[in-house]
Amino acid sequence: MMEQYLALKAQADDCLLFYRMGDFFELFFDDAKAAAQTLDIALTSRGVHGDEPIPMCGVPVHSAESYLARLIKAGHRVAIAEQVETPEEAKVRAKREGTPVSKALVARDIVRFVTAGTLTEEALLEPRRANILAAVCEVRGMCGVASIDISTGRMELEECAPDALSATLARIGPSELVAPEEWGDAPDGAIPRPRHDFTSDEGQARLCKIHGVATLDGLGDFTRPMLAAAGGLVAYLDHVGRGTLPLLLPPVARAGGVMLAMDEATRASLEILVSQQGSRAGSLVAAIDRCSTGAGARQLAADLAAPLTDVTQIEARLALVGWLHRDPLLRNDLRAALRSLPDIGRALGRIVAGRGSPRDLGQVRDGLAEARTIREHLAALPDRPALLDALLPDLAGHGALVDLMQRALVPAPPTERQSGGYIAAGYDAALDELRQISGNARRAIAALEAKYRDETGISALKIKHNGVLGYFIEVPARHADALMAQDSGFTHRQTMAGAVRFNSLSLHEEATRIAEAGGHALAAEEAHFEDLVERVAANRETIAATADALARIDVSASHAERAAEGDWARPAIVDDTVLRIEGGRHPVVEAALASSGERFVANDCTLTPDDRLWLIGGPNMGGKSTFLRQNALIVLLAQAGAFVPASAATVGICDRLFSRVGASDNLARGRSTFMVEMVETAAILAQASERSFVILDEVGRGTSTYDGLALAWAVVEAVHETNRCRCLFATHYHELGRLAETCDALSLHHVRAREWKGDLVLLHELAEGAADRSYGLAVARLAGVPPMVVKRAKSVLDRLEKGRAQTGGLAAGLGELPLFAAAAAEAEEECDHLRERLRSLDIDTLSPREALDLLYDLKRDAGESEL
Ligand SMILES: Nc1ncnc2c1ncn2[C@@H]1O[C@H](COP(=O)(O)OP(=O)(O)OP(=O)(O)O)[C@@H](O)[C@H]1O
Repeated sequence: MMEQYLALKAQADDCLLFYRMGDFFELFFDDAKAAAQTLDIALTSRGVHGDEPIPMCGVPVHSAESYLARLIKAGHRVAIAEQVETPEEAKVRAKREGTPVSKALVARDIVRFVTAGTLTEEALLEPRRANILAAVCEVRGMCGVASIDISTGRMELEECAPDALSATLARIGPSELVAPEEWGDAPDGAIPRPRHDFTSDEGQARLCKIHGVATLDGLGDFTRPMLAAAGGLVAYLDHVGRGTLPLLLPPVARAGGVMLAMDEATRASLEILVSQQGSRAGSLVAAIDRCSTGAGARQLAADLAAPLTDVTQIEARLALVGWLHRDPLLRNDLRAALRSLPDIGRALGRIVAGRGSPRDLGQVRDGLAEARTIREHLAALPDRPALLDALLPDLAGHGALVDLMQRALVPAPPTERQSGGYIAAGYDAALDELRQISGNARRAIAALEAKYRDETGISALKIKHNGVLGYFIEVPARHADALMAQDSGFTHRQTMAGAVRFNSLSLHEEATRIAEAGGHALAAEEAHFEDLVERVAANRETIAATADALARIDVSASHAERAAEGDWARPAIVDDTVLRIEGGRHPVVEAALASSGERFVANDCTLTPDDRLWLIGGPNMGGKSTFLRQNALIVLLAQAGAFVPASAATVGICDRLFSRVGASDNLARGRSTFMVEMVETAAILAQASERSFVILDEVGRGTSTYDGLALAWAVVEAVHETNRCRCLFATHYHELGRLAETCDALSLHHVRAREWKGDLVLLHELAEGAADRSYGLAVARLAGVPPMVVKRAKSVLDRLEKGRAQTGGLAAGLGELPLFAAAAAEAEEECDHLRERLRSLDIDTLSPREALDLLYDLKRDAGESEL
């Protein structure tokens, strides 16, 4: 047996091997140690290997799913080795092969790899979160990205420049990622897969085969990098499913530029789908999710991860939200109807993957039937928005399939299909007859029991059933003698401690009838099951479209509900570079304050081409970060097609959103707080366009005062002069206020505070003008810093301020600073000098040695002019 185990383990060396032994999956060696630790189950041993006992642990097959879920969550991959023949078949094989029958070992094989990105089981998935598997590769300087939620079969292909790969992956958020082996630029944590899987020819051929088409042209415009990534993805799915592919819907090509671009740092700092603590609680999605279904919640998360940039599409979504917002009764009815919907998309995923149960078929039936009812209800209403009219046809069209499934299946089919009982009476006359036979036989057995009691006079006589003996007659031991008699008509089968068991001819006959009819009935049900599975699978694309349409309607109803709850407004979407928000609020902070009975102070924000950069000062804890984020979130929500937490909002479409709020170390990548801050700032300066919206919080805080101020100063100037984007910049450097003198589209603002009877009162209210002071010491006192320390700080501060008054302060020397534009011109001049030198070169006259010297010289020259 160990030999067989080790051979299987060799095929799955990066996985824990679940080795099927009867009713258990057993794990051995290091797998057993790792699993026992993660699952907190007993570690024992079985046999020896060499001279050492073999560590072992096991989990029961019937509850394996919950154990699998915990192992996958802990980061393990699991290979499932099942018995692929019965003990009888093993004996026949042994006889044929001439090996001892008594030692015949049942053949086993790995039937599936269970990995984080390839789950379909309901118990292993979170209902409100998509579970994405992605494949990436690089083809001639461009990265291809293929992603799929295999629980629903939605597949997307896209391409991006290598430097945009991490932002793309941050948007997709895969729980498992594969990439070609030996690829130097493979993202962290990617699982290496054979290089030859990632070729565009391979990808194209696989997709054509799966979708039964000769060319992919009809499905979309796919580039070579996209197809290569698709090849890697499908090959991996083939590998983990051991040749059985899950549900794969036709891939959708995601075109660049149609989404609001956000990098990884922005997503993390805005806490869109997960909070900084890593949980859904405290995130934007958790604060606004009022979806009635898991599929709706998954669509909502996808929308927030990829807001739109097309005014028409956004308006279409907003029109549907607005329609549902206006009519609370309709919204209530619709949400109640949606709440009763099963997760059709995931049930379909399991059915097509060959892991479906009768319950999954029942879910598809009920979901499609409910979709039809919802359609009828909505289609009868007047003034329907265009998006709804576009979705309604997807909700119908399954009439015949639903009718068939309603006739075929019992109202609540079971999750197990081994014991049958899921095909409804009246669907198949032959099956009904088989059931009648076994029903009659059961009744006959009950009658036999009464008859035998009568005949023997033993009132404690019972006819029972178990898996080993089948049906038998049982009497207490003290009455056994009567039945033991030769001519009693009973034959002895088993003697227990207090009872003795018998058989009889009539019982045997009835039991055989039940077994035969039962076996045939099961086979008949199984055939119907396969037939229904096939019919559902044949309609996979239209069923998936129904699921998608329902999810979109659910998301719209959720936005409408959330807006009604919080008095949110429909944003006006315009094509200019403005952002006008009246009475804006932060949805997460507002909810947190509300739960402790506090009120959130709403604030306005007005950015226009003439006043596009706001410098915001004010005390710590005054609400600067909150203000910055709430405006970024309002932009994001508006472009996702949602109402926004404000009394009114006009949002000029943004192409990119950048957020650099608060500093955090990224020690895992070996970067200090300041380094992270600078890397992110560099990305903003390089990428922000006039159409972007940027929030920057305390840039320069992570280094010495002088360096920090100098950097913050230069960054503000660059954003103002070069990027020219809309920007909110929070800072504690009062000195930056002087920039208002030279930057004409920059204005000064502050969050208000007052000191009252020695205590600091934070008003969280935004006002125009520069902040008067920082109140740092007052905040420190509020935070419980010992009075002694605060007192000492106060005397240090007095000295510093006296010094500042005498010397003109930190920014004293900035009076003569040339304007940013002049500095830029100076740099340009230096470039001109280099350009001039290059232009005057006669390359053909240079010897290799001279050329090399010249290169060094030019490099030196360029280096000097940089600093
Ligand atoms: N508009 C508001 N209305 C009510 N409370 C608010 C508001 N804005 C912020 N707060 C409260 O103040 C706290 C601190 O806010 P925030 O972190 O935005 O301050 P900050 O000015 O950025 O502080 P620091 O300069 O220390 O980073 C929040 O956690 C919240 O409880």
